[in-house]
Amino acid sequence: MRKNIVAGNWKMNMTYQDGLALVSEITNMVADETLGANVEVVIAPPAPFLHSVGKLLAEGGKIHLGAQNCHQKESGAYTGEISAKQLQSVGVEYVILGHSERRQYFGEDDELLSQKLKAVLAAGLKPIFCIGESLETREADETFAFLTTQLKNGLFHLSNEEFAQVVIAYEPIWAIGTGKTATSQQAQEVHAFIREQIAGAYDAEAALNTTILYGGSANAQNARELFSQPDVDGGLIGGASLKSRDFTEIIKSF
Ligand SMILES: O=C[C@H](O)COP(=O)(O)O
Repeated sequence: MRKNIVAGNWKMNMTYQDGLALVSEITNMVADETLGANVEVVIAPPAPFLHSVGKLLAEGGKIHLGAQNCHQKESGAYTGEISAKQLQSVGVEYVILGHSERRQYFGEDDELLSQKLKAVLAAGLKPIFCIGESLETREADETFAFLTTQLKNGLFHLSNEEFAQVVIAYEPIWAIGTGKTATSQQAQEVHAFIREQIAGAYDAEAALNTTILYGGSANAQNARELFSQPDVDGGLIGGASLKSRDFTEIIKSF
């Protein structure tokens, strides 16, 4: 049975001090809650905070540590970069890959992302692989063709065993950080489509077992409606993961 996941992607926000305070608030709030059945919570802070945040999360025991990126090589002369093995060594379990911001601002393409995916999986980590169309693509009525290509080039080269470790995040670019959320019907339509594509590329069981998250201006007000859709298995949360009360409300939305 697939997991429900709420993952907070802090992006390049917070100082170290503010970040640790936020994690303490969230762990305290979550400690008092009985999380919904089969719900996993992930926090992906900026890389310099990973070790300390991981220690705090380990004390609470309910929230898992995620990273926002990693390099495709195992080690070597790559100044400023961080390998999957290094992430694993500080307690990281999930790595966000293919985020539209990395595709757009850092030129990450399918070829590079496939190398990063392999590196993450080889280190025993779970990728949260992001896909999503621009407003232009949606308005041209090319969303499904675009997503099919992203899935095929980005993910479907993985073996069945590798693919079983992957979480997919559908993030329509036009909804990221804009306050413009996809309607629950739009999200459901795309998530069901993604599941169909997985069934075609692998099999029905793989499709049923894959967690597919929605991302893009999800918040404490709309999470319940989004998560109630049959093919929406949680969220990749940006802005609203920076406020303890909002993030906790989202976690409780299942
Ligand atoms: O990784 C998170 C997504 O890009 C969503 O960001 P947002 O919730 O601020 O729109």
